[in-house]
Amino acid sequence: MLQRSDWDDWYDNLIRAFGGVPESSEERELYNALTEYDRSLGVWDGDQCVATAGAFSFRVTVPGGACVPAAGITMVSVAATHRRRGVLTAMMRRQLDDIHAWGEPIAVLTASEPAIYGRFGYGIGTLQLNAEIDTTRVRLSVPPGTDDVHLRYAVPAEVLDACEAVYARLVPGRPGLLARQPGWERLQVLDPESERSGASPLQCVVAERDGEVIGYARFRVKPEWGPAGHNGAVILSDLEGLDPAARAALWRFLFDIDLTSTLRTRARPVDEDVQHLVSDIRRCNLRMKDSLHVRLVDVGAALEARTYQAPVDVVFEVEDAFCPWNEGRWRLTGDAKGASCVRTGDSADLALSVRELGAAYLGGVSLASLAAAGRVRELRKGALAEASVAFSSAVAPWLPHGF
Ligand SMILES: CC(=O)SCCNC(=O)CCNC(=O)[C@H](O)C(C)(C)COP(=O)(O)OP(=O)(O)OC[C@H]1O[C@@H](n2cnc3c(N)ncnc32)[C@H](O)[C@@H]1OP(=O)(O)O
Repeated sequence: MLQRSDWDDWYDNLIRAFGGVPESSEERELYNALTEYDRSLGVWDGDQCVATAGAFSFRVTVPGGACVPAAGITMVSVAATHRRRGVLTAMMRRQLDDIHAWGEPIAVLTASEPAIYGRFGYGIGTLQLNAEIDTTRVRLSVPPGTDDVHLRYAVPAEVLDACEAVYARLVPGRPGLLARQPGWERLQVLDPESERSGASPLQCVVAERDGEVIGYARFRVKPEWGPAGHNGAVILSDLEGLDPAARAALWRFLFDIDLTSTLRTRARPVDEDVQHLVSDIRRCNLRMKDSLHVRLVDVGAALEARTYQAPVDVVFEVEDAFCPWNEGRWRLTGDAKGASCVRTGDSADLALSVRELGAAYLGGVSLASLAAAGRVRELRKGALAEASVAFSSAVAPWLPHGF
């Protein structure tokens, strides 16, 4: 457990492991306030902190809409003087034992490097889209009702509660979203000069209908002038809307800001609706990246916590060398209403490691594609298709931010 009096040394180790550039005092204070001391680990060599790790107490939406307790692994660092001696491995051991004892069925994280966490049983469960849209060439066709949405500029901090209420309404509808506890919304409007790279302070436009906020976009504008005139960029920070018209009105606004020719978006869902509104998707320069890494800490409880797109009755043979309490055969029976997942002595239908189960858990990575890569073995004909369809999610899992 981390002591409050040790937090500065602890956090300094983390900052140094990420290059040593200090954060703004506002950001540092916010992370201090968000640190859960009784869920944080530190390693000291003498009086020097040499390693850190935390586990936020999140709730994450899973397919079916339940908001499941999840440990949000964060602030992981090992001092460069102490790297590659097994310190991270020791912290992961302690952390997964703790999370198991706390009864939280899953752990999630966003990784600084995707190669780190697979060995500890984390699978890549959500992907995100980044785009660089040429708004001089790409046109938008918007759905009916878009013109009825009223847009207005607002000071980001002044409309934070209204924006957060929009986000909160979206949480049950998309696997991967976090039910943000009070305080977390402030992360979205931190606006340190160091992160602007020559762009404006954070700007915010809210979408309203009948006086009610139904969406918002937060963004920066980076002006640029060349010999042929303006070449500015709009850099989207986040955008949410309660319905297609609200979202389309915000996208149209971002496309049309004068003196800009590019819209850069990052960390958007892979099924982003704007892909279906653009005239030329090629000029959107889409790129995919890993986002949320998911670890089933308790296979039975995790698989019971979500629902399934189609009826399923399969026996998994699970391999989990790092958390052996998960190893062995589990029978999953379920449908769109609920599920049961219990130990069984029956023969297995599908064999896979806990990492693949984590990847497939939120419904964004198909078991069939993992099988095609040789990561899942089908032992009963038909079981793969059955489980693959059942695990899928109609809405792509997504998390709009790191932590
Ligand atoms: C959720 C988050 O907070 S993500 C943030 C992670 N932190 C960072 O990226 C900050 C900079 N890096 C660091 O602090 C450290 O290098 C860490 C935390 C990534 C690794 O810590 P270490 O104590 O060196 O790891 P440890 O010695 O336990 O390594 C365990 C295994 O993982 C491997 N490994 C560790 N880091 C990496 C990496 N970045 N890429 C690939 N493999 C890695 C090691 O080679 C080792 O493999 P082996 O068991 O086959 O020998």
